[in-house]
Amino acid sequence: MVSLPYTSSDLSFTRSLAKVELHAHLNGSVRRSTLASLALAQGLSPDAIIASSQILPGDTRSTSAQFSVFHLAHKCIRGAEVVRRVTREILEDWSEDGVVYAEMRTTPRAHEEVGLSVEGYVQAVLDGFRDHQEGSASSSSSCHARLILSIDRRDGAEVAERTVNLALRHRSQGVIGIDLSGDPTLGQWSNWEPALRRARSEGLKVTIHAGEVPDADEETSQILSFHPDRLGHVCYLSPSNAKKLEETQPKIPLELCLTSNLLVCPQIVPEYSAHHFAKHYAQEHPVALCTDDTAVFGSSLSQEYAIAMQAFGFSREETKRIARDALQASFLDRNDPLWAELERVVGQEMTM
Ligand SMILES: CNc1ncnc2c1ncn2[C@@H]1O[C@H](COP(=O)(O)O)[C@@H](O)[C@H]1O
Ligand SMILES: [Zn+2]
Repeated sequence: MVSLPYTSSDLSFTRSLAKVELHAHLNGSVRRSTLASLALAQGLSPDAIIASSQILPGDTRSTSAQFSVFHLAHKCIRGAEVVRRVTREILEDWSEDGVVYAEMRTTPRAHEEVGLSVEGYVQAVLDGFRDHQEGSASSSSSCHARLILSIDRRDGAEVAERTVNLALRHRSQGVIGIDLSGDPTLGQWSNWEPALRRARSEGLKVTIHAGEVPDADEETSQILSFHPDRLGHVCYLSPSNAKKLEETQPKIPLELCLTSNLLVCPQIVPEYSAHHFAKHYAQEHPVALCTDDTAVFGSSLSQEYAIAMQAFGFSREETKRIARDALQASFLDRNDPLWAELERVVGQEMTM
């Protein structure tokens, strides 16, 4: 297990805070016990499951090799019922952790061998959202969820267009945006830009993973010129791109994931206190603390908040503000009745 640097009193405080999760991938957040039992059913040994489902400290693999951890989830999570179940469980776990609103993201994929289409995949995720909402109707807490559909960098222009169409068709059920993610060493920006422009012109929000590897300055510059609604990671930022980011108006909120970046980008984030969250926060650039993949990195949102308290010396009041700042960066329509409710509760301590 990863030993995470926080105190137990900070953790009980951050768990009790009503929080917002803006950057978390479905198949990277599957409950470990469920993934283990699905993997065992596929004949994998428990050791193999751990080795192939997590990125742990000291992992010296290349970024591309690290991305193979997602294969296990993709191999085991097959069919509408399983997708629906794991989605519901993730929301239960987040709710348990004090997350009251989440923008979950996932790459729509067909599971052909079991007759699941991409359309069916998206529907199964949305059904999982509904199951959680209905299941928690009688309890005091639930995690309200919206969906962002991801374009995988492995895929080209055609799949990107299809993903935007899927998002548009499911908008009334809670799909609010499009993401670009996947192995950061693959693909090129020009493949996806037309689809992302169309998404935006149709009123979908756009968030993009940027600067997860060195030597991507040209692409990061193109992404900044596109001016997405949010950016994920931005670990590697050349001085000229840093200037461009600061000068872009309105400012682009950043989704920042401490443990993910420490484990995937150790050259630039060798320890938590060196994470660029501190710099952007000090510059009053809008930031949202997120997890990326709770299962892969073994860290929940309340743990990430507790780590931030320890690493950057945040007081409880500052930490509450961080939760409220995340809400301000959300894609939720300000006219949605949920908005007013979230504005009331996010950043408050809840009785759990
Ligand atoms: C570590 N930082 C990251 N950077 C880029 N992409 C990431 C990621 N973490 C996860 N993903 C993307 O999300 C997929 C798993 O969830 P879904 O199958 O879509 O639900 C991964 O295959 C990858 O494409
Ligand atoms: Zn991500």
